[in-house]
Amino acid sequence: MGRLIVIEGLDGAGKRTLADGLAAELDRRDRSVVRAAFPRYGTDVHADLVAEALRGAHGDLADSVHGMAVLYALDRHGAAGTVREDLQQHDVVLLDRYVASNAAYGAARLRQGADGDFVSWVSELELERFALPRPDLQILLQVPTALAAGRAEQRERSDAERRRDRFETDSPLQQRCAEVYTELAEAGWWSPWRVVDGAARVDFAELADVSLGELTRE
Ligand SMILES: Nc1ncnc2c1ncn2[C@@H]1O[C@H](COP(=O)(O)OP(=O)(O)OP(=O)(O)O)[C@@H](O)[C@H]1O
Ligand SMILES: Cc1cn([C@H]2C[C@H](O)[C@@H](COP(=O)(O)O)O2)c(=O)[nH]c1=O
Repeated sequence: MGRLIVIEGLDGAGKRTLADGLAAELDRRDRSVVRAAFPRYGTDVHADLVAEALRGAHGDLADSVHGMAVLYALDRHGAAGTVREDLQQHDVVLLDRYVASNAAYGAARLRQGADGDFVSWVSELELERFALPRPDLQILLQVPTALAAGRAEQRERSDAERRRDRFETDSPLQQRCAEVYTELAEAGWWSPWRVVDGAARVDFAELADVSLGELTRE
């Protein structure tokens, strides 16, 4: 049985870049890694609806915190079978965003904390009702909000396809979201967490050890 490793963090934090580095280190150790990112744009209709709503389509859909969260959750519900199969066949399944993104962004939008009603609702929907595979480790890539925003802007400048959406341009939302993520990690919500300082050099050897369960948390 493979290990399910999730990378979480703000928009522009550098999650995909971190996933590249971790996957390269695992590959160097001859571990088979399969990767996915949520939302699954271009693959799942719920993910595409989310992307369209965040850019102003579908009337007031994006205003509904629970409505958007259900779409994100249905995308994962549709992927759960594949994740389970991949866990049978690979050493590591590495995900860029998963259920905690729903918990953190939704709670932040509603100005709640990790102990609030919204996170409980996400737990009931995605952990209990959908019974999504539980991560072995959730990695929180923690960066100052301004740095994440700067990285997202830099990427927007270099990639016209990656225009920032409604959440990405909302700095107060990102700040509240960072706080909820920290609370989720401190509470060990749903799995063990590892907090990685994204403003510093990342020790990929150590992160691979932790991901493989060969080193326990500090
Ligand atoms: N450690 C780093 N140092 C400097 N720049 C970085 C670092 N990590 C990522 N970047 C740059 O920041 C930008 C955003 O990185 P990346 O796409 O990995 O973020 P992300 O968290 O996956 O973003 P999103 O969730 O919005 O898709 C990219 O231009 C990337 O090259
Ligand atoms: C998976 C997921 C994502 N979100 C939020 C986080 C981002 O602001 C956007 C889109 O994600 P991307 O990484 O920028 O493509 O959606 C969310 O609120 N809930 C989720 O489950």
